[in-house]
Amino acid sequence: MALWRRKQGEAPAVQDEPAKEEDNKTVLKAVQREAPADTGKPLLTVESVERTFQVGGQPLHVLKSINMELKHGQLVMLRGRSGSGKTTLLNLIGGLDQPSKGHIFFQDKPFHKMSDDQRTTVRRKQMGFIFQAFALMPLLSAYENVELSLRMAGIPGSEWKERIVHCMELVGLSKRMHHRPFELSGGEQQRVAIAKAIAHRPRLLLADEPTAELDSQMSAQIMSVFQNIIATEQVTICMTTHDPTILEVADHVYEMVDGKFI
Ligand SMILES: Nc1ncnc2c1ncn2[C@@H]1O[C@H](COP(=O)(O)OP(=O)(O)OP(=O)(O)O)[C@@H](O)[C@H]1O
Repeated sequence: MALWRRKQGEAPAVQDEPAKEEDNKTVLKAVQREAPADTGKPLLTVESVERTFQVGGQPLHVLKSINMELKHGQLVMLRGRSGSGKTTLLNLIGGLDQPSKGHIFFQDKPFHKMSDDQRTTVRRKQMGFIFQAFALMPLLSAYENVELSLRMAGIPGSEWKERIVHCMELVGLSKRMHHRPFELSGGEQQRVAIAKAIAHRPRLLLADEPTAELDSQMSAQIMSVFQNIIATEQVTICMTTHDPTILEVADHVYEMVDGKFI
């Protein structure tokens, strides 16, 4: 199942849905930062998960008996060929979809049993998403893009400036924060997307092929930013990749073939 140890995320709209006021307070209380990073328990556990789609009246078994753990502060990669099921699994982990069978626990709470609204609330407060195609608002500056994310997460306006400046520093873009996306390189745009995804201090960052559009130098920069974020922000990162050159920075790699880990 696990291949390597050290050494050896359709849904851009998710972040931008306006927050429903006052909903799901109970769920939020249950999940919000109640599990400190040193409990020893995994942040997320996937148990015997299956996902089947109906295609032309026939079942298509895309995920088959998946078991995995995301521990606090880890950089975990899902690797596999196109069509192996990586994005489907990432969508389940991020609560964008639900398993056909099996269980997913996030901070010890049964994510698979929550309603759509409850999962949306957990996602908005506790998770950040990064996609291959950056998902930035083109008419807003880098600063304003990150600000939008804080607004959507319901963070008080008085905290925005300090947090945005800090996040832009973390991704190495302090000097470019007032540029708009078209004035930035692909790697810089992806770093803005990372700042946007972590601004509300999520516990879990999910990234679907975050380096797919980038050359090897820019990909290495993104991985270095990920390592920096893990070290400073108490976040766990789970990402999909095709790229064998970046696997060595992972704490754990799951290799997926035809909907299963090998
Ligand atoms: N909603 C859906 N309905 C039917 N089939 C689906 C659906 N979503 C995914 N699939 C199928 O599930 C399989 C796995 O898709 P998935 O996108 O998870 O693979 P992947 O490993 O992420 O591929 P890639 O690297 O190309 O993104 C594919 O055969 C795909 O066509």
